[in-house]
Amino acid sequence: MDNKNFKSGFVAIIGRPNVGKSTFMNRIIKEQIAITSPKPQTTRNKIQGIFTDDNRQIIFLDTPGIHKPHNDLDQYMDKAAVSALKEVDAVLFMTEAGEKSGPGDKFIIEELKKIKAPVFLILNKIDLINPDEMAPQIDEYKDLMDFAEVIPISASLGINVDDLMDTLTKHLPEGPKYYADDQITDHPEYFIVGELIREKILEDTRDEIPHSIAVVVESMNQRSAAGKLQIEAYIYVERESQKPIVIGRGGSMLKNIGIGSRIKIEHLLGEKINLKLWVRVKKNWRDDKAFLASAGYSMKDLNN
Ligand SMILES: Nc1nc2c(ncn2[C@@H]2O[C@H](COP(=O)(O)OP(=O)(O)OP(=O)(O)O)[C@@H](O)[C@H]2O)c(=O)[nH]1
Repeated sequence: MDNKNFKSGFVAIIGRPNVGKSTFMNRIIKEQIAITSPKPQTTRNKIQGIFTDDNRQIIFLDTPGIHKPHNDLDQYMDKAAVSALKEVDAVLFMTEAGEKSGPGDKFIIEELKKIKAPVFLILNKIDLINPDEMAPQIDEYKDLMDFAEVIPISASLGINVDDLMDTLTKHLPEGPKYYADDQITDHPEYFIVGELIREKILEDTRDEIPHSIAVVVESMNQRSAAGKLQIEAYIYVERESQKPIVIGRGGSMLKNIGIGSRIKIEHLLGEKINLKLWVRVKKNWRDDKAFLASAGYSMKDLNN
């Protein structure tokens, strides 16, 4: 039965790479639906996280951090972020507390000025700074545009996150429940499974490897005789020389990636799995539109 004063709406989370957008989303949704890492540009697609309680349903669009594009994948990521701004009810523009605005922020603010929805300035990671350091930063941002609200938070510690949710709710219209109570994302499970494998690779590798990796889940619908779910995935690298790095000496790196991602996936799915991983070379895949589309980074998806 619909609550008469039920509120609902779509909210985009936008900001430079690494400010903590995915960490915030996972805290709200209380499940890991977006991967996080200390390395910038971890998020590549727009991800919907759905928060529902008795009084409201808020659908969050987590966006890739906007940055200067160097290749087709970068262009896809920027376009995904900007397209998320269309038709939203509010925008959370996330920055790192204590950090000055950079050229990346100015680019985002120019896009934000074009939309009608209220824009919140969110200063994340307040656990890392002295509160006095925030005032000059807030003044600097306020000179760039008008914000409906300015809210300091710590996404990883949960500080002020409930207040942010309550203030956000006040700005949302009364509306329907778009999704079932227990639906937390619109992404298919195989996508999140691929992302969890990629997250484990980001944890274990360095230098150019993290950005050179794409993970494609080939199948996850077979079961072993004992009933265990079989998951098979390809890890794509860009160059022949990267393959031995991901496999490691005697297969040790790939083994660790397998063990670590299996634990994450079992946690997500709530069941035991068998995970098979293969490493493949796909030369310069970040500039290969056909490959990008097959790996889930299709520009066409963003145009509707
Ligand atoms: N100390 C502190 N660290 C945080 C906080 N929120 C996020 N982080 C850390 O900041 C890093 C980046 O977080 P992400 O959530 O991946 O950032 P993102 O904005 O989604 O990054 P992209 O995917 O690159 O756009 C991770 O190491 C997080 O653990 C916070 O409130 N406090």
